[in-house]
Amino acid sequence: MLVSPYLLVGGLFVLYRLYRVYYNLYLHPLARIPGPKLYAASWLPRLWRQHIRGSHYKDLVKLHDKYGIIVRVGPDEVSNATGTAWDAIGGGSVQYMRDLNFFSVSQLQVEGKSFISQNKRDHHAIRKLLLPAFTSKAFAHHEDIVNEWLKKMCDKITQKPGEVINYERLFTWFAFDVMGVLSFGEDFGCLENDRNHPYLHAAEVGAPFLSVMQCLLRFPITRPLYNLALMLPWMDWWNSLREVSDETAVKWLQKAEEDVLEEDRGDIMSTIYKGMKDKKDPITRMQALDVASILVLSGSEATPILMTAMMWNILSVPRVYERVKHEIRHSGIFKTEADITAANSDKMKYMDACIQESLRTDTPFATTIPRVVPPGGGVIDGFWLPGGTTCGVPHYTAGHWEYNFTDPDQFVPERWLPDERDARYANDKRDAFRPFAKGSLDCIGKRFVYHEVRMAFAALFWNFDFELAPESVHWDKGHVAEYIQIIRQKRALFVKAKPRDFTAEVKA
Ligand code: HEM
Repeated sequence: MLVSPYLLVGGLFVLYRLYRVYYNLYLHPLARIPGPKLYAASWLPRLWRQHIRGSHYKDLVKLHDKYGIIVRVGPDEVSNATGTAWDAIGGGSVQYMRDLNFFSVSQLQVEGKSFISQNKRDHHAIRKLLLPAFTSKAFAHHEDIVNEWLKKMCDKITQKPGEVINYERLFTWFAFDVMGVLSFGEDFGCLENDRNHPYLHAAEVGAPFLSVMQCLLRFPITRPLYNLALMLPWMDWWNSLREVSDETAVKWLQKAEEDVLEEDRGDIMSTIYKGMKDKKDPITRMQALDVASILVLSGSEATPILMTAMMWNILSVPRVYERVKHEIRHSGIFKTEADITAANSDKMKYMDACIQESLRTDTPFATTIPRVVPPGGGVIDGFWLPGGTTCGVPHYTAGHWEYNFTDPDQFVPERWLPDERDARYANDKRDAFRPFAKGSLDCIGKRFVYHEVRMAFAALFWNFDFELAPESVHWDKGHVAEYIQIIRQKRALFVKAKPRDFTAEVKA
């Protein structure tokens, strides 16, 4: 009897898959790493939990609780959750570069000088070029811009005394407009016009599909579908993201080439342009556009997520709200509103603790931003991992695992303040939580984020008294709040503000 060739091929494929499952479970070099058998056998269960159910970030806390400091979460992937893991991944002598399976969907180029280059020298070249734009000194130069947009945000609130306003939109528009001016010297006009810029709209509609695209890229068999998927109508949004940032950057470059820009504008594109004009080792136009694309996306996503969560956290805990108001209004750091400068804002220790604790409770990147063990292998927390293993510390897990933090679900800014923390928080493993990563691939914008958020909250709490609107009292609960594939979804936060009563304070 002749066997149908289809049946034969199908049978061989099934046999091969069964062998792969057996190999993954018992013969793979990661077979010794503890973890659920289902995750070790195949990528599918974990991709299902992460990209379809949106619950992998929470599963990881339970998995680390059960298996310890390292967990095998895929045939070739481990999850880490300690400060020492950060040291190995980000601070060791060997560089763990980014996992391209994760970043290929970003439309950034991989070859040559790029933030996602696998070549350490190429990555370093682009980082070195941009560093001067992100020092504290550079921020001092930029604080007028932040102040101008803060004023616009405060004016918006003043125009609607006692009315319920969606602060998530306000913060998104503020951060995005500021990023536009800092990067390109161009106001995107969201706060001014009370509406989304097309880029923001594209990012918000397109981003949820990113996760699906990452699944397609994960397997050789589904990889060809990626380019087909990019052609689907709903991917237009995602594709247009890159077009909008490219357009803005090209416009800037055109002006620079026609010599119609003012000298020393101090925007980040000026720094990039210097790199393009470097005589010895210039960056290409494509590389410059890549950087511009990263900047716009970074400015529009994580910072407003942090600011919204921080507002909710502060307003939800009366003790914290009073402390924040006291530090801003009565501690002597600011005597008048004009004192709200970057340098003075740096002195707010309690505010910094609120930022750090909000990053911990509501970290914008909830899952791992994965790295790859370099060729030759590496050791993390005493476990040898073969080269090519995907690894990393998931931000949410690092901050919510009880092994690292006592009362992980409670908002306790004092745990970050050595002089004020209760003894129960003394043994928190604070170095396990690195919301901006660690080492030479860490967030280049982190100083900028701290400065911007400190100044924004100082200005807001200097000028207004706030109250959560009833519909946002349980803002932290519900499907949208708890469904996270990679980065938290932005969600509306409704708050009422009334202007601060200076006269009553003087009388009191
Ligand atoms: C709350 C806000 C933010 C958070 C939580 C955040 C977090 C991070 C993290 C975790 C990484 C490291 C990724 C990795 O491990 O591979 C990163 C990288 C990066 N971030 Fe941020 N970020 C924020 C805001 C910003 C802003 C405002 C900018 C730009 C102004 C920015 C620009 C970048 C860039 C360019 C990189 C790549 C750095 C490199 O590869 O050398 N980020 N960010």
